[in-house]
Amino acid sequence: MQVDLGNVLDTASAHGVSRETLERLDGRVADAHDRIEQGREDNEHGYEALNLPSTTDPDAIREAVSRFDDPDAVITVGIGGSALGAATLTDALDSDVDAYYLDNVDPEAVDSLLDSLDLSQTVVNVVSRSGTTAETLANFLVVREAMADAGVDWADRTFVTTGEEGNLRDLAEKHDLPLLPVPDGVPGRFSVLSTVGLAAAAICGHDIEAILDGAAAQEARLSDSLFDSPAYAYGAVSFALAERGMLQNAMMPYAESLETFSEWFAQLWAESLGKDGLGQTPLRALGATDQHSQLQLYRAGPRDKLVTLVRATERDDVDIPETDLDGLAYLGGSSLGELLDAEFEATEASLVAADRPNVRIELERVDEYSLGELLYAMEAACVLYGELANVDTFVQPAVEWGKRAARGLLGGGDFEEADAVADKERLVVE
Ligand SMILES: O=P(O)(O)OC[C@H]1O[C@](O)(CO)[C@@H](O)[C@@H]1O
Repeated sequence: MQVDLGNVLDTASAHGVSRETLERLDGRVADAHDRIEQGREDNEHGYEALNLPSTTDPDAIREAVSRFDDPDAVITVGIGGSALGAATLTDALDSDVDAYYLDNVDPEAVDSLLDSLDLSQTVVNVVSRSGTTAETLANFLVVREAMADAGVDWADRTFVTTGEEGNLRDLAEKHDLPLLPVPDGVPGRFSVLSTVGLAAAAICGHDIEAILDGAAAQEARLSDSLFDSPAYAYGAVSFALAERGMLQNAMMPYAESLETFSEWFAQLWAESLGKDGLGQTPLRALGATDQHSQLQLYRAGPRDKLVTLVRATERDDVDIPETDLDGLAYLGGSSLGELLDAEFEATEASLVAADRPNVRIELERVDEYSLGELLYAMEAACVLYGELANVDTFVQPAVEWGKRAARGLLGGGDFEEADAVADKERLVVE
């Protein structure tokens, strides 16, 4: 994996940063690295996530899922970091096992999925670090009833990944379900390289050891200089550009297999860095598709965006047949991969031509090792950015207000937030 910062330099883009700026910032990166390493050494909450390449036990994960022999499908019931990491992995990699995610409480979507599956051949993976998340528990109860209605013994087809205590752990212990622990000091958005992200990948037959090896490779690159660590290079440049007004970051992979990765990145970046009025808003984009959509805004809208372009340098390809169609002959004899690469490079150059800074991240190919590299590097980049921005990276207090309001509306307790909902201002136009 490599990170190319060329297009964020002021020699490329008038709104970029100078090498001198990066060299000055490198001193702060060294201090941040020392803080991060101390946090890792002391297994401090959050920093512990950066130890997962060595603390995650792939054998324990395989053991926990070993009873589920050759399922047709696996449904992960979880939300946020309890689903997005696993989804990033299983959506990026081919498998004979279909992986589905119930990470929302849209009744039509839940009903449609459950109706479509043979639940006797489906494994259910219920994931919640807290064990109290309403959406996850509600969906689990619905799935459990659907299995009962289908004559399936749900306890035979279900395993649980959860924290040290809570409703889910109680349920698993009551019904003697396979139980995987969520590592205590790892927030959900940083948990992909733990039981939370890897169990579904293991059920789908993916090489979870290779994922951890790739992550370990990026762990080994963490250093006291952004010029020696792809992860820190990305985190430092994202921070430096945000300080200069680039308060949005469009994550734009040129691979359909990485579309869910952008969603995972959005939670990691937003929930970690959106604190004290600060942060950099992650935008989900996809190349080449969004060249015919959001690129107009990225090139000609407000000068408030960093664009992050990600591609694999190796991929399976598809030839474009020769054609005598007027104006299209130039495509014939080429390939879709060559077209995708040309569009990737053209988009980079078009952004620079409009003085819009952009970073290139290149993986060798979209496989387990490279995914491990990318995921670990983005986590480390996020932790570094949080140190430089001096925010509390590993908490998310702002999400709690809405949870209390929703719970109050459903009669789950007496919460003043629910009263505020009743007092909504109205100006209805029909
Ligand atoms: O794993 P849990 O505890 O169900 O939490 C799910 C998600 O909800 C959040 O806690 C936010 O509400 C995320 O940080 C987390 O990934």
